[in-house]
Amino acid sequence: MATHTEQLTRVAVQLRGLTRSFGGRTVLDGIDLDIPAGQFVALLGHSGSGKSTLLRAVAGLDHEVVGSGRLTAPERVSVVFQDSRLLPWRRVLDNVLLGTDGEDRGREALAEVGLEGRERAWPNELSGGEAQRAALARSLVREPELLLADEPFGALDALTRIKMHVLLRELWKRHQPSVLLVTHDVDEAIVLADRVLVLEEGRIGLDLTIDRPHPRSYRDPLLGEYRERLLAALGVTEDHA
Ligand SMILES: Nc1ncnc2c1ncn2[C@@H]1O[C@H](COP(=O)(O)OP(=O)(O)OP(=O)(O)O)[C@@H](O)[C@H]1O
Repeated sequence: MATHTEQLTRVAVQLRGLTRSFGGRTVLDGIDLDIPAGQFVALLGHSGSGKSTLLRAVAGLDHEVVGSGRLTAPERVSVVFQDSRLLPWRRVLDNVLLGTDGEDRGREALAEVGLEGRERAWPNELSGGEAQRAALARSLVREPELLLADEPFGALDALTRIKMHVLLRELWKRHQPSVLLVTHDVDEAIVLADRVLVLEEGRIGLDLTIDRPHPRSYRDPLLGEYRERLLAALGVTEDHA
């Protein structure tokens, strides 16, 4: 198995001059971006700046959108959204296994996200946090080379969100996919990601490497400098934040 350092020298996602427009309005305006294999990247930006548009492009979910540019992404990609998108008429394990076989692997993935024993539960019997855990298990079972996550914790309460941060980082460490995490939350970005991008007027306005060891704490004063730079790039002062 390749070491993490070796892996980072391989490029998993490459965008060159990526543009996307809606009704004549350009949302992504010639984005160039390389994401090395195994890197954990967070994408910040104002509401409407095009974060989901970029994620959908990388996921290959935007065939109807007008655009140009070159995009390379791995074959095995999993996407997690703000809502779990579990099928209500299938039990949790069947949701996790959807489109794959290998029941043992499904059970293992559920155990990894702390849902051991809930295999036969129906989705409506799960809490919001549990449903997102199941969604993570469903994404893992495919052993993705790239995990795309669009505000996966946006609908969860603060405590559950912190637990999910720890879980996601553990899962990343074990499986080492490249991650592109779209979030509104500057603290979530700096606690989880090794690199944070800010999308601004259709381009990557800031590309910041977060050089702090994990696990990270929100209260780490050395993260404060990164927070300030990101808030400044987003046009927010600490007082507003
Ligand atoms: N299918 C679509 N049809 C028309 N316009 C769209 C479509 N999808 C996105 N847009 C527009 O593109 C812009 C960027 O949207 P996008 O959802 O990518 O932003 P975002 O940064 O993810 O926003 P948010 O943080 O609010 O989720 C918005 O102005 C949005 O209205």
